[in-house]
Amino acid sequence: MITSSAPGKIFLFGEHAVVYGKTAIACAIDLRAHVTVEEAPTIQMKGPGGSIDLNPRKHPYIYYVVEKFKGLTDVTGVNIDIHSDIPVGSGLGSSAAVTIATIKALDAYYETNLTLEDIAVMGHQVETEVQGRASPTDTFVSTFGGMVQIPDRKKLGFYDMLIVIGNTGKFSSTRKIVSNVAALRERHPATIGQIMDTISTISETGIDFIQEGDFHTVGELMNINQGLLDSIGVGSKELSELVYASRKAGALGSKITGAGGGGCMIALCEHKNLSRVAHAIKRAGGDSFICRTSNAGVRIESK
Ligand SMILES: Nc1ncnc2c1ncn2[C@@H]1O[C@H](COP(=O)(O)OP(=O)(O)OP(=O)(O)O)[C@@H](O)[C@H]1O
Ligand SMILES: C[C@@](O)(CCO)CC(=O)[O-]
Ligand SMILES: [Mg+2]
Repeated sequence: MITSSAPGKIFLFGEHAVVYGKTAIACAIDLRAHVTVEEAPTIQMKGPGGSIDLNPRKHPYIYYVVEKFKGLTDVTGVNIDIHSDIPVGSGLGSSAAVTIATIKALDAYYETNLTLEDIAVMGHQVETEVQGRASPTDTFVSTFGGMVQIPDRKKLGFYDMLIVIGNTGKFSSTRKIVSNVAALRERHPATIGQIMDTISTISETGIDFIQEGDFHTVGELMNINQGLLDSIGVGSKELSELVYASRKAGALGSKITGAGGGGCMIALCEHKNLSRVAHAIKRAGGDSFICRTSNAGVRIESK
């Protein structure tokens, strides 16, 4: 029996723009997906009512991972059991964490000796196959941990940041929202193109302020990024309510994280304001929890 784990992520800057090759900054967080694999007669997934054979409609990410392994080795029967702390469909990279942790667990199980780079590349291919369009952000950060710059696929190191996550509780499908943005971009190529370029500039400027530890300016840039995310139609009334409540309670900056449409927002906080911001988000109708950025990428937990 082998157990692996991989982290979820937040976007400090640059979601959606990154789908078009623009710069984004993402960080791993201390919420993780855990995957346990063990020998079984067929390739199957553990569920609440027992194990069922792997089904591409029910488990698309795992299905494509297994297809990739079929191209690498003789895939024998295996039972795959997922336990994740990461809320699903809320912008925290649950799909990538599950994908990357499964690749790592199967790599150890089938002894395929994949490098971290191989794992990140395979994870990105899987997300692209399932979602139609995916940037390498979620899979790269889930593999390497810490803070990363995309599309350069550069690990920028680790910066300890305190974040309150506010969850609207509304499920959002990354695939659907990414395709809505693509349609908007087709109708208004010049306008949306300039918005994407400005988001890229925010990310590039933001890197310097993060590295200087100037989190007040980082927060200000997050607020500007939020306005631009709203302008491309990925906001919602619920998300805005949580964003404004967190700012009023003293957050340094707040914005959607991930695809938007529902799902989560993040508020960058100083220690003294953490619980005030978390309470304000709850009063505004969201679920909230405090997390930290994390330097831990994918890893084997036990063998
Ligand atoms: N614990 C889990 N067990 C099985 N599948 C999961 C689990 N968590 C996530 N997934 C898979 O990931 C899908 C959600 O992925 P999606 O990309 O839409 O949202 P996300 O990854 O949570 O957010 P984002 O990509 O915006 O950061 C689920 O429908 C499911 O297929
Ligand atoms: C919306 C998006 O930029 C982030 C989803 O977490 C899509 C992607 O990068 O694949
Ligand atoms: Mg995802």
